[in-house]
Amino acid sequence: MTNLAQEISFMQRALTLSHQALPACRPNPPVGCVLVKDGLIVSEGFTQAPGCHHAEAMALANYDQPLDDITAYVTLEPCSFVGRTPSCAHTLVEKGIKRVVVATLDPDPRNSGKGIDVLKQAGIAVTLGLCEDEVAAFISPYLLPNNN
Ligand SMILES: Nc1c(N[C@@H]2O[C@H](COP(=O)(O)O)[C@@H](O)[C@H]2O)[nH]c(=O)[nH]c1=O
Repeated sequence: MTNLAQEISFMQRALTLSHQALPACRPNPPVGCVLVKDGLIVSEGFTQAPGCHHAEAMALANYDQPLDDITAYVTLEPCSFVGRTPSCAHTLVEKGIKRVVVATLDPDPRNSGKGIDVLKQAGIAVTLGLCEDEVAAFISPYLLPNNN
């Protein structure tokens, strides 16, 4: 069982990873993600250059085991739409992830809660708002519609 202190440490690791996304990820926001199994981080990712992996996609690319016992901690709501890259929310659903913990919503009008809805409608457990203030303090300047 994962306790709150562990959950916070996983999100803080995702936040630390997200710093590595800059500056190559621009104009995309810098996002970090860790995959956790049985209380241990088994894979990590952060946003790559435009057209390349989002944070979740990088973490998934580095982990080839089933996801039915995996919790993903991601600093930004997974994207619900196909942009330059596939939808992370739909990919997490298709791969059968058990649970997704998100720090903050993505105000991009193409997303804006839809990523959370995609996960929930697929029956995936979603927790929103873990470490939100800390993550928002870093990522907010890079989020649409503020960054265009
Ligand atoms: N960087 C990032 C997200 N960024 C979201 O994706 C949008 C860009 O999509 P695309 O054109 O496909 O690269 C960007 O405006 C923002 O809404 N989403 C995520 O799930 N994970 C990530 O690591």
